[in-house]
Amino acid sequence: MSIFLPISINITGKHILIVGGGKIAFHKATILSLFTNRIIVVSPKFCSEFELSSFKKKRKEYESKDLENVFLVYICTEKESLNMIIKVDCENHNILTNVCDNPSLCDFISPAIYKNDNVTIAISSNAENVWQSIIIRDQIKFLIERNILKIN
Ligand SMILES: C[C@@]1(CC(=O)O)C2=NC(=C\c3[nH]c(c(CCC(=O)O)c3CC(=O)O)Cc3[nH]c(c(CC(=O)O)c3CCC(=O)O)/C=C3\N/C(=C\2)[C@@H](CCC(=O)O)[C@]3(C)CC(=O)O)/[C@H]1CCC(=O)O
Ligand SMILES: NC(=O)c1ccc[n+]([C@@H]2O[C@H](COP(=O)([O-])OP(=O)(O)OC[C@H]3O[C@@H](n4cnc5c(N)ncnc54)[C@H](O)[C@@H]3O)[C@@H](O)[C@H]2O)c1
Repeated sequence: MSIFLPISINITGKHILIVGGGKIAFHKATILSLFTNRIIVVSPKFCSEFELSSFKKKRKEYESKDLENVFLVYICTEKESLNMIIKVDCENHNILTNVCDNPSLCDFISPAIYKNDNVTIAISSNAENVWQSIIIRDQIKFLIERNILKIN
């Protein structure tokens, strides 16, 4: 089992690349947009949510030159072998990656997040049980929104 350390990483001024334009990529972009607008999405096809969004889209297949000047990469294509190729490319460029179809290949994973101004609550199951993370986050959100759990 991999072990994931919860840290808050400084992304000021840094670019984040998402490879893939499907529903999972859109979800990752939406969460990221709570924190930064320096998001670039590369994919030959985009789902309707992306088409309607203002995310910066590059309509093409992934190439390793897309990694230039990128700090983090979310690898979100539906092709397992391509995801692996991109992962190795990133490793060669010393770039940390999230590989959406394979937790054991992830350098970092995305927790379930509740964000309110400068307060961020992030729940992780160490990549073992996504639903557990979502259910805990939703209970915390419920308590905060009803002012039962006070965060301010
Ligand atoms: C919390 C959240 C954060 C986020 O993504 O931002 C997140 N997944 C979310 C949603 C979600 N994920 C899945 C479903 C569909 C379930 C279904 O349909 O049954 C839904 C529900 C939905 O989409 O609504 C399935 C799934 N997830 C992973 C795999 C691959 C695998 O396990 O092999 C598969 C199976 C794919 C397949 O087999 O097809 C992997 C990961 N998902 C993680 C995080 C990381 C672990 C976090 C932890 O430590 O707990 C990790 C390891 C890597 C990562 O992605 O970073 C986000 C909450 C959204 C919110 O905010 O509400
Ligand atoms: N991490 C998670 O939370 C989670 C949750 C559910 C599913 N998944 C996994 O995520 C993967 C993607 O799911 P999806 O529903 O978004 O799939 P999808 O098929 O809707 O999207 C895949 C995207 O990858 C793009 N793509 C294909 N080849 C490409 C290339 N050469 N360069 C760039 N982009 C390319 C496609 O055009 C498409 O936009 C699945 O493999 C699934 O197992 C992860």
